[in-house]
Amino acid sequence: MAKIDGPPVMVNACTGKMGNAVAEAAVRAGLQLVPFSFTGESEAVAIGNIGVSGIPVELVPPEVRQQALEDVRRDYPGLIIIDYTLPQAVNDNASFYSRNGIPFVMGTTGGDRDQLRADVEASGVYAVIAPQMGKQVVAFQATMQMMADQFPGAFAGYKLEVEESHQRSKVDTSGTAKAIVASFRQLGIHFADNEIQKVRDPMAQVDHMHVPENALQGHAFHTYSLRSPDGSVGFQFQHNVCGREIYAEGSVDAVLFLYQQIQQQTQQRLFSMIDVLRAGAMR
Ligand SMILES: NC(=O)C1=CN([C@@H]2O[C@H](COP(=O)(O)OP(=O)(O)OC[C@H]3O[C@@H](n4cnc5c(N)ncnc54)[C@H](OP(=O)(O)O)[C@@H]3O)[C@@H](O)[C@H]2O)C=CC1
Ligand SMILES: O=C(O)C1=N[C@H](C(=O)O)C[C@H](O)C1
Repeated sequence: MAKIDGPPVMVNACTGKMGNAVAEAAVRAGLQLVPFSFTGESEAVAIGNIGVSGIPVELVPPEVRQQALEDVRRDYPGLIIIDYTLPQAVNDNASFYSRNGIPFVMGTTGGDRDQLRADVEASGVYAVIAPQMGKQVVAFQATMQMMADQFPGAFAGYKLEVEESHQRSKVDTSGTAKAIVASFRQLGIHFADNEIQKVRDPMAQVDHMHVPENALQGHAFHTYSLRSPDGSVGFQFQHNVCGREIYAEGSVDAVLFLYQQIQQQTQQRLFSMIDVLRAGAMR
């Protein structure tokens, strides 16, 4: 694959399902993959390195990440980090990248999102933060946000039910579902994030959500059902994704977008994927 005009990319954590998928997508796109990756407490560290598209990537445990980042920054000037770790790491990792002045794309969900944005904004580092990187799902998310901005309260009194099904290993409630629910609240519906129904049982996923068996290890099936107070009017919105490719490709788009913003030294430094989509920067 020919190299393209883009930054070196460090992916944390290549040991994870999304990290691995996005590192492969970065290599496919012709970006230089930094051969180091932060990881958590995993036993994989004992192995030393893992292969991503034939590239040996050295695993870096948390206790040596500062020194490792300094070495990486020296050897890969202009690098951008992509973070797909876990909700318990998201705030600390973002603060760490910000403190070190390294621009980043944060795909990891959960944690304290207001704190996350406030910390990054205060640091002045360039970043894209989004719970959803898939182009078409981002377009749906943006559409719901525009409807809410244009017609606040239009669904007042309606009842909402939200079901989201993901692979059993997913620890948190979908960040995408929470973002969509925020628009429904603006549309007048009383609904708390903890009312979102998480489906993690494979039997229910196949029987009730109609997830193909070969997607049990990687899927995101979301259904939002609305009903009017007297039950006479119903709406249903659904987005069903099998696999992880659309998020991996979207993450590469986010990196290339951020690279452009850095080169142009834009005043705005913190972006969402809706900003990336609006800029026409998603392939
Ligand atoms: N924005 C988007 O479009 C999408 C977002 N996601 C989000 O991405 C995140 C990851 O999902 P997924 O890949 O399925 O999860 P996985 O459990 O497969 O991977 C998570 C990885 O994070 C590593 N990790 C944990 N703590 C740290 C830390 N402190 N520093 C560095 N690495 C760490 C783990 O390594 P170890 O085992 O060593 O702890 C593990 O390899 C989730 O928040 C998910 O919601 C997923 C898909 C799309
Ligand atoms: O963990 C996942 O898999 C996904 N997480 C994101 C979320 O929490 O919304 C995006 C997508 O649903 C896949």
